[in-house]
Amino acid sequence: MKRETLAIADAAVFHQAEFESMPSPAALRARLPLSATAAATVAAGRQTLAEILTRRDPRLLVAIGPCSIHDIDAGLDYARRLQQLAEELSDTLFLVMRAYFEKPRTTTGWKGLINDPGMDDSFRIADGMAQARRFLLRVNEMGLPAATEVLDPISPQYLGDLVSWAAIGARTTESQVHRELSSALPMPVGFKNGTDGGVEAAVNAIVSASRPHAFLGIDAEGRAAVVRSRGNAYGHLVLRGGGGRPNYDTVSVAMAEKALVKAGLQPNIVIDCSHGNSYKRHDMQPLVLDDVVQQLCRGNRSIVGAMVESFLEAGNQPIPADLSQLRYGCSVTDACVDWATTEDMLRRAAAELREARSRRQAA
Ligand SMILES: O=C[C@H](O)[C@H](O)COP(=O)(O)O
Ligand SMILES: C=C(OP(=O)(O)O)C(=O)O
Repeated sequence: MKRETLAIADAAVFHQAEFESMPSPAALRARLPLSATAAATVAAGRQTLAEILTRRDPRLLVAIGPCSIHDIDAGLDYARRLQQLAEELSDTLFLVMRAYFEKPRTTTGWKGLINDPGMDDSFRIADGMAQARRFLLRVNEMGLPAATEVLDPISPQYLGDLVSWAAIGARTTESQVHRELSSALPMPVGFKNGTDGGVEAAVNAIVSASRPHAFLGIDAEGRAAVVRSRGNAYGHLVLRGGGGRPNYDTVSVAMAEKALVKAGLQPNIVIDCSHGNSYKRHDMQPLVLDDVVQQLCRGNRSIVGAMVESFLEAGNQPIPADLSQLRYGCSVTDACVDWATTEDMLRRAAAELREARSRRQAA
């Protein structure tokens, strides 16, 4: 492969990069305004999550949905089903839909709906951002709160008002930029353990994000700005496995709990049933959730939530050159459990938690 020589004497700030203007966050928010119904869902979602994290709400948070949103219609089809299931199980589970538009890649690959909504390397980012905002509005208007990964430090200005729960991913938990950003975010933020399975970076991230920071960002008009944050009081740990082994077992959870307490933090843990905890095998996710529920029924107090990668169809598919060949409702990133399995695993979890609660009340 012929490599282009970097013109090191070039006085330009970026090497032969092209720039394309984005509409400002304020302009996009004016075009797709936060409706009163969506605002109420977001406010109630964040409030419930704060109550779960402070044990005033005994329910289990479940952040569940596709690994990534690539097809708006299929995503909304999923959201409608999930909203009904959320209502049905609302006595024990608090369901928040994964609406992930930004994918961190190990090396390369499709980076999500915002980056490349056409899935054809046309990188129409302004369009992707608008599609993501429209999708979040629709989901929240159904009364279903949304969860997303915050990857790009600029995106929250465009979408943050529609998100109830945010994740900082395994690949960015150690990044100062993401810690600073989280310190300014208005929703609870889950920090994933690193891809090597270590929890230390995530624990440090929660501490860092809980403090005020001054950092560079953009304002609502899209101008570069110094952001002065107050700190996020609702940071918590997401155990997702890694380094070739899961970490949802009782010993790993107890060790993580100790690490949080030692750092002066609330022992709040969400178990990601996918990724390293399922060896990236979607069919293992129900087993992980069953195990988590058993730990809760036996009296665990540090697990406050679970995450599941789920879509309409099981598994995943490569992105074909001819997009008409895409299978409807099937992930184009990590493999997901299908809808029937989703209903089954969540109903089973809710039933077990209900039973354990009755046993406790009777004792
Ligand atoms: O959740 C999604 C993936 O695990 C993450 O984006 C990394 O994907 P990759 O290893 O296929 O790049
Ligand atoms: C990318 C994700 O997870 P992780 O950061 O744990 O790999 C994800 O949840 O989509």
